Amino acid sequence: MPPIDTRSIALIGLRGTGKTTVAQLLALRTGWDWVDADVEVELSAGKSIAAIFADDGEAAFRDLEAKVVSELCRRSQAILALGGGAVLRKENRDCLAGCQAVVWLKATPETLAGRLETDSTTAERRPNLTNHGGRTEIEVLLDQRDPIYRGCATLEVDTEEKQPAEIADEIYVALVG
Ligand SMILES: Nc1ncnc2c1ncn2[C@@H]1O[C@H](COP(=O)(O)OP(=O)(O)OP(=O)(O)O)[C@@H](O)[C@H]1O
Ligand SMILES: O=C(O)C1=C[C@@H](O)[C@@H](O)[C@H](O)C1
Ligand SMILES: [Mg+2]
Repeated sequence: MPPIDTRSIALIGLRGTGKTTVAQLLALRTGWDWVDADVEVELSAGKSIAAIFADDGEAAFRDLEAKVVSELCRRSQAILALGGGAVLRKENRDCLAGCQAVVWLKATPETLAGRLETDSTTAERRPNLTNHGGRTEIEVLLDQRDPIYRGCATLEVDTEEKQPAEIADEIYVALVG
């Protein structure tokens, strides 16, 4: 059964927490569409996120991302998989506040590093954001972003040792019943 509240549901969290993966499964569960902010940014730029960072820099990527977030947050009946840093700008957080729910997916740095290492989209979509890379970068970002994710989230979901389908079910039950 689709949710009664037709406002979209947004997924936030660090790289590798499973936003893209879980969004697709939650879309199946709700019968809603799903959309990925990173894909939309790449379509708008006509190149990969790695190429945007390399050619134009991170600030240019964040400008494109803000346009996409603003458009996506105007949609109803959609599951929104956001980029890991989409919560950094206040304008994006203000847009997110209009969603039915903002679901924060969480996992330990060790788990995230393992998932990202083996994911085929990492080279194209996940350029380094600090001078560290790897697990150290994840720990640095977690420190910086934890309070920001917490401030935006209306629901927190631990993804550790859970299959993506279980996580989608957990979110569905928490939000729809
Ligand atoms: N609960 C899980 N258990 C095991 N592997 C998972 C889980 N969730 C996602 N993964 C795997 O981790 C990798 C990253 O997942 P995904 O792309 O969905 O993360 P993301 O949060 O969208 O990352 P990004 O912020 O970079 O877009 C994928 O290979 C995916 O299959
Ligand atoms: O955590 C981040 O800042 C990012 C996460 C990815 O989803 C992409 O949006 C991009 O690689 C930046
Ligand atoms: Mg993603």
